[in-house]
Amino acid sequence: MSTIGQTKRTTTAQIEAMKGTRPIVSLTAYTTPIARLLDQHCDLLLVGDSLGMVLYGMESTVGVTLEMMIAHGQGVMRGAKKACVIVDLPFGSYQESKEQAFRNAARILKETGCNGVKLEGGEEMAETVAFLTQRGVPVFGHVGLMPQLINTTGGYRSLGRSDKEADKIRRDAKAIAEAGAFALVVEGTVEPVAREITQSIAIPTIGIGASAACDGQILVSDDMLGLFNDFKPRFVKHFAELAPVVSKAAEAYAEEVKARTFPGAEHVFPVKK
Ligand SMILES: Nc1nc(=O)c2c([nH]1)NC[C@@H]1CN(c3ccc(C(=O)N[C@@H](CCC(=O)O)C(=O)O)cc3)CN21
Ligand SMILES: CC(C)C(=O)C(=O)O
Ligand SMILES: [Mg+2]
Repeated sequence: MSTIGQTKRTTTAQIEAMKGTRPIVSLTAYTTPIARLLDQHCDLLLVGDSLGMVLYGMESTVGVTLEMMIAHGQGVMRGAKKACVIVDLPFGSYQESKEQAFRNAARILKETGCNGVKLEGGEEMAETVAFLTQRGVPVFGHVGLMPQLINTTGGYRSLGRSDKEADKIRRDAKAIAEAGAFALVVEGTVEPVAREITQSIAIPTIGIGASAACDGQILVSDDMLGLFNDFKPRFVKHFAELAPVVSKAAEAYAEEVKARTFPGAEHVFPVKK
């Protein structure tokens, strides 16, 4: 499937069908202008709950609300016209019951117009994934390192080195795939486990810190743009260094305001038209 000259938005079914064709390109997007730029180059845009840390300075993703996700989902949908857009279900909006998950996923679909939702979890969430997919909600799974579990896991640590950890991730991936998810994020997982999962499940794996063996890749856009520098996990590569660009622009602006060289004559409304 070519994305050049594409007029219709990519569907979750098309993302699913890309397994075995070419690597799936995905990034996070939280706002209209960034979504507009990334839309040209991505198969899928994720409105990730990482926005709590990246945009709002929260210490984890646990405090992110459904209202925040819907507002940013609406912004991204206004900017992206071709990419498949998926919105993260935030912590507390789906874990209580499959009914709660459906109610909140339906709100996201109705209020943003996006293609589907993502939720974190393995075997314990399989029933919920089946409930949603059977009722018209495309689900993007997320296994391995699950940031919403920070309060029980104690930190963001890569997984899959011990047989016990590897077995757990393999069982989680299988359960979510068999429950009907259209694709699966595999986060912070060692390469042999990510490769095995990719080869054994029918849906595409989208890796973040899970090696090139996955069917696609995702990164937080602010990370790969060099704009978010509070921490830099090993899996992050800066494809640009925007932080110094922004800083230098602010510095130049401050100098010109203080020197009264900005605004110049060309920025001032003329008295006579
Ligand atoms: N900006 C941003 N980028 C992300 O990738 C991201 C977020 N925010 N917020 C939600 C979660 C949190 N994530 C994180 C955060 C930190 C590490 C980290 O510091 N990892 C260390 C240790 C890994 C290990 O144990 O081997 C690393 O060096 O990568 C990993 C994932 C991924 N997600
Ligand atoms: C890193 C991706 C997979 C995510 O869940 C997020 O940005 O919230
Ligand atoms: Mg997330």
